[in-house]
Amino acid sequence: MNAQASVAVVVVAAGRGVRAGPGAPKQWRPLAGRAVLAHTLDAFAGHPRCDRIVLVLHPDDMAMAAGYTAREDCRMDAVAGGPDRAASVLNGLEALAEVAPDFVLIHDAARPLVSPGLIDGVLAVLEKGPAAAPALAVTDALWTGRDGRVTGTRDRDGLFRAQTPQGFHFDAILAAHRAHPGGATDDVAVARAAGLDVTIVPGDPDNLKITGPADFARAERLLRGRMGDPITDIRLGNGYDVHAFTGGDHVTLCGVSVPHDRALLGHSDADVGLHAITDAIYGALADGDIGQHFPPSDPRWKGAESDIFLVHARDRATARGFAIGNVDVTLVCERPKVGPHAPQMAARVAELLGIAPDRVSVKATTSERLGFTGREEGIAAIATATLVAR
Ligand SMILES: Nc1ccn([C@@H]2O[C@H](COP(=O)(O)OP(=O)(O)OP(=O)(O)O)[C@@H](O)[C@H]2O)c(=O)n1
Ligand SMILES: C[C@](O)(CO)[C@H](O)COP(=O)(O)O
Repeated sequence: MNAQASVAVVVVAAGRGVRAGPGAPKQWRPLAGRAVLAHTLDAFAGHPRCDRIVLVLHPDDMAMAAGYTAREDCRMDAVAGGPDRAASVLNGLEALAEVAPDFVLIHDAARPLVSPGLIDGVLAVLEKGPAAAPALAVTDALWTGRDGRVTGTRDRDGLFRAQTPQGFHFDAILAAHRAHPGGATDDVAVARAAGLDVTIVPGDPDNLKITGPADFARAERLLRGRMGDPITDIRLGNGYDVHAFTGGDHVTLCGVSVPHDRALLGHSDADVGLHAITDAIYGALADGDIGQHFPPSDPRWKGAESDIFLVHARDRATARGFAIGNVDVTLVCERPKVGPHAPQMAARVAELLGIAPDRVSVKATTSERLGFTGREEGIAAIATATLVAR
């Protein structure tokens, strides 16, 4: 083949993105202000070697095709996909059968960070051989596990994490897909089943496949960095809570038991400080509030330690790709005196959140004997939390 070989691209975007969680399928969700799919298509349409693109969409999404295919920099056609990735790829290849380009690159719509250099690397190998695909050598230790426990180890030597675009001589991969029984995870598996020799090209760690909910924040950070946009995704939330006094001999504030001549009344342990911090984190995530996640009507939370609410909010932030930047809580009461216990409270909150103690501030104020806190009818707490995309 010479340098003028024609190149077509099949972008598969017909999946439903179940692992990405509720909402629109991942290729349609926003990333740095545009759909994931728009970034992916731009990467190929803007590459000087790509002559045409076939976009494979779910049959239910075909009405959206026009918004993406009508462009001047590259010819693009849309076709409907099949029930699994391999079936979608085959539909894309069949749409190119008449054109029969020399090379075809097959790429996941869910990998919007594919770089021109990676495309170049795959194409360079296709000048010499029938198939090339990017991959990263496994560098972490590998374990097997069950029920949260390690059950064994595996040798990582010779193992790779496969990426796309996977590139092929078009006639060879079309024949291979037509002959394959179906169900292959990727096109390298199809090519190898047909006896094609596949060369490994160095992959790109940034060329992640958006798969779970946390991948959006990571992809957005990488994309914005690449666009020279210094804005980090920082979320700010606030939380406010009040609990009334009742008879008793201690109160629990920010996870610390403080002797007092009253107790706080509540369905759980009535830790007004942890409740406010928990709500601040939910607020930063735009993820409802403590009452939605732990309804007071649910007997499971009767007398519960509020630690579990805070840990739940922390885990929701982590799952969405955010680290907790800092929290600041102010307890409003005349008594008990909070100051002597504040360092211990901050240490406990930091421990529960898994962050450094200097990222947690616990303060207190009186309300100058005004209002319900001034009359010692209860304690109020107000909290702020920041979340930073990782
Ligand atoms: N029937 C299918 C299934 C997947 N894909 C595409 O194949 C790529 C990689 O697949 P994956 O990450 O598994 O996507 P989904 O199938 O959408 O995800 P999930 O398995 O979480 O539902 C995605 O761009 C996806 O749109 C496709 O075109 N047709
Ligand atoms: C093709 C692929 O992107 C290679 O890593 C991947 O196999 C497709 O997605 P899945 O997560 O295996 O369904």
